[in-house]
Amino acid sequence: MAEIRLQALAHSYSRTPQGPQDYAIRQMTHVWEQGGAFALLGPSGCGKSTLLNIISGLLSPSEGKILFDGREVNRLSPEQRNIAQVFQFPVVYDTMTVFENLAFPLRNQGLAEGKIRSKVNEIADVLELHPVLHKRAKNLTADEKQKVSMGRGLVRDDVSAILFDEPLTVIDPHLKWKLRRKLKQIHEQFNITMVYVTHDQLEASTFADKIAVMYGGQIVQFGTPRELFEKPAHTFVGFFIGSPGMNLIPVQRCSGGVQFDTIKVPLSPRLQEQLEQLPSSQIKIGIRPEFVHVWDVPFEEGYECDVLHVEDLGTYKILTLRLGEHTLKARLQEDQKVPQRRVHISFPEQWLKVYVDEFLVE
Ligand SMILES: Nc1ncnc2c1ncn2[C@@H]1O[C@H](COP(=O)(O)OP(=O)(O)OP(=O)(O)O)[C@@H](O)[C@H]1O
Repeated sequence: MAEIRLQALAHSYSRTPQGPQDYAIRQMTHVWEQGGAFALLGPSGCGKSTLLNIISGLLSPSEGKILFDGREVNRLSPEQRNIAQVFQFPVVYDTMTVFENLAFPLRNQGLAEGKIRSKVNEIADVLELHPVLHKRAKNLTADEKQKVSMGRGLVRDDVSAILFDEPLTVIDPHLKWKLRRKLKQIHEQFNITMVYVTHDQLEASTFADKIAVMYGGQIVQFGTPRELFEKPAHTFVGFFIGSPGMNLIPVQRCSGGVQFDTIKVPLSPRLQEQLEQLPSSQIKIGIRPEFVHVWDVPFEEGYECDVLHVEDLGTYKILTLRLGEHTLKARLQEDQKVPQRRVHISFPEQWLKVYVDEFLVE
């Protein structure tokens, strides 16, 4: 088990990168603490697999260092790094039984048969593989095969970390939830550093204690699911996490705050002061639909909007509103009256975020 530190790490697939656009991984320094359950979450093409392959040793980074427990491992192979990797598609030896598949890494290490049997039984127990333990792997279902792939990583006591690259892609939707819970349980039981790559926010937040959100080759935020929801550090996190995502509106500075169209949004003196110190004119305000206050009567400091659409999602409703020239979403509480045509909203100061060049102004 290890702490994994990426130090000034960057990677370009081009031999002669001309600028940041040529980097799949832009320079980053990041630490995955020992024993944590982490997710690496981001859209297709943001660099997740590249980063995972650099950690495992399948790919050598063009710049920077990878340290396991403080020791540089840049030149070590995946075997020497002792990393177990579980891929999208199960990797099993079809002609071997499940038992033999699980025993394989231990036999390679030269462990005694008695020890191998007890370790394989322990892992088969956790993964509920006993009913198929003596079946040939080629006769298994896709999810059973994927459990065997996971088991091969878990069976060794000496792994530095287990990396999962979208491991539930081939699993039936109704089994995904069960396997995710299983992985979480395994993490709690074995305390191994685990990094789980996915583009699915639900998968990330049910598995991980902390999520690294990746966008354009950068980790734009590393935090708990709650932190990502309540305090997105980057507009992409606001947009990507939550359903629907954060409302983001481009604004200009004005006295006392910011404005868009003819609508003025006051900001606290502290935020105004910080904004003044930032030269960029790329400013956005962001507020999650859950935090927009909705009223059916006018009130001081409220904004009047047109109701464009009401989407009934059973236990709650999502309103699509027009404010000035912009549309935004608001989530109605279960017990709230559904407004007709016009509505009054406000942005509680605690939940109104300001972004400059897409990054949160704190
Ligand atoms: N072998 C390669 N040669 C050149 N460019 C590559 C190579 N592999 C990936 N890339 C590019 O690097 C960037 C990051 O790709 P990567 O596969 O790491 O992203 P990802 O987030 O894992 O995406 P996905 O979820 O689709 O696998 C993309 O622009 C991709 O086109």
